Amino acid sequence: MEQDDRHSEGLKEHSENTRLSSSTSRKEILPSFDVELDNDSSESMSNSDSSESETNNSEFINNTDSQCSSQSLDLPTLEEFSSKTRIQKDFNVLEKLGEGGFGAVFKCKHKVDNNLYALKVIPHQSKDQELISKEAKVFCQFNHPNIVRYHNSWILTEEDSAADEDDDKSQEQQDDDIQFEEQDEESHSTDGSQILVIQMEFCNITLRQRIDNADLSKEVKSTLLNEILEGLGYIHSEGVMHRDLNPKNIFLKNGTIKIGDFGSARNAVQYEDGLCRNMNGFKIIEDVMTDYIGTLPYCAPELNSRRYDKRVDLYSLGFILYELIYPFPQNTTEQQKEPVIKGLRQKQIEIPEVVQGSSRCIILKLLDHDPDERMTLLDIKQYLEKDKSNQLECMRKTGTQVYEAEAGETDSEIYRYIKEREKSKVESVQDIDMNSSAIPRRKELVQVSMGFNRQLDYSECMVEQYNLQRKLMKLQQTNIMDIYSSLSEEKREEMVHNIKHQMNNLEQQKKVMDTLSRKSDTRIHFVSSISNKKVIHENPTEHSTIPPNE
Ligand SMILES: Nc1ncnc2c1ncn2[C@@H]1O[C@H](COP(=O)(O)OP(=O)(O)OP(=O)(O)O)[C@@H](O)[C@H]1O
Repeated sequence: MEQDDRHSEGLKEHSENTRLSSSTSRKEILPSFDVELDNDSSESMSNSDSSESETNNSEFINNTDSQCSSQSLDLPTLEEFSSKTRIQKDFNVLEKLGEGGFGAVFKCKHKVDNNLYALKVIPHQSKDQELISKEAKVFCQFNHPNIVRYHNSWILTEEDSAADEDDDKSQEQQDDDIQFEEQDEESHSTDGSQILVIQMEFCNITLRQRIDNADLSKEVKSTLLNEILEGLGYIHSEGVMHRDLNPKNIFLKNGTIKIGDFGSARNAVQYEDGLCRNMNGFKIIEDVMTDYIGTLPYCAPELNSRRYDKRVDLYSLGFILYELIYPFPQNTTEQQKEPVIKGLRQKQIEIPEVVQGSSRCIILKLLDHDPDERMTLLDIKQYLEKDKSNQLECMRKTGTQVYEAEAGETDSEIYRYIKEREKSKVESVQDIDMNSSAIPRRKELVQVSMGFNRQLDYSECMVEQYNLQRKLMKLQQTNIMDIYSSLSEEKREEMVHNIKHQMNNLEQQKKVMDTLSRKSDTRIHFVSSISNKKVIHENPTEHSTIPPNE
């Protein structure tokens, strides 16, 4: 219910969306853009000169408040759509989710399987079946967890409706026939209009709503990004470019990313000669390349020229990534956003200082005006992987930062900490509990923190364990009383248990550490022993020796 409300909220926002659509329908849909585009369209649309693109970009930015209007489309209302016999037969139409540049979407419940579906209704004032069903044709070829699931599509023709209506009318209703048919003629006028219905998976929320309404953790952001990369990688691998990738066309269902809205998507494979051809590799799909399409500010600058390819989606991804990682604070006005967006769309990108690290590098590379300079999806994945392993390497080199950061904490707290940091890698205690003792031991924790289940060789483990042990003991020596007294009863219990546990292993550890300490000429200190919840600081001297195991 809450999700539905949020959806409706999103729909309100949606009407403020600024969208550029195909050249053929642009006039009907976006009259406000015609002035801008007509001024320079004939030249700039055929010219890929980057300075020109830049000029146009600035103009687009100035027009980000322009509103999209779908008034010229003959879109059915909730009542009209639910009264279609063909729809009634299978669905309960629950809600009109919204209208876009090309059609309307209804939330429906299937009468047989009881599942929720989104039915997209795309009217067309044309008899060109090919044109009408382009979206469905692209959409139906996909099968991926991060793509909105396509289920079915069909065309409602005037004849279908009329026939359906005839079938359904009872004798008593016949008197009203004239009025009913007149109404139908009004909504589906005489020029051969048809309605394509696409039945697809219903998603609860858009990425736009998710970014705007929730303070997302680093882990969630990273998961969302990975899923977007997966979904987009799949679309491209199918030889399709989306061309209108933006947070309103990316949905979430039960927390999983689903890329949707393939109304602008086209088959396009870039060949070595740089030209885009259809899937068979024969015909240059010029109609595709001349379409001007996309949503500001996500559309790539080269969309303003006649030559572009799937890398336009990477530009959009750059913007999405920026918003995902550095969302505008909730009450930011459009006016406040404008200079930031404008800066990001410049040829010499102006990126806010707050954007740092790997995300800065990726965003800058994706927003590059030269598609050849843009990172590919593979580049991004490899970069992120490398970044991660660099961090791990750094962690290892500096002597297990995990422990240092949480110095003095109990094992289970360290374990929680590691789990928090590396949620995506460590699923459960079992994942790190390599000796199946049901207790996350230091050796195992070290392994997890350093290599995520990579089995370290034994001596490596021992050295790490020794280092940690030394650190811990040093800490115990100086802080144990403070730490102990600051803990809750429950935590003290845990601490006692952990130290006892360590002591139980001490005999075995002693041997290793003795060997190692002889090597490094370092002596190991043992300073505290604990019994009956009491910390007794037995020998606070610097050079105490390890007592035998209790
Ligand atoms: N599979 C879906 N599940 C839930 N809601 C959806 C789904 N597909 C679309 N919607 C919602 O339906 C509304 C209309 O979508 P539609 O795709 O027709 O237009 P749009 O994306 O708003 O605009 P345009 O397609 O012109 O960019 C949007 O609010 C969208 O969030």
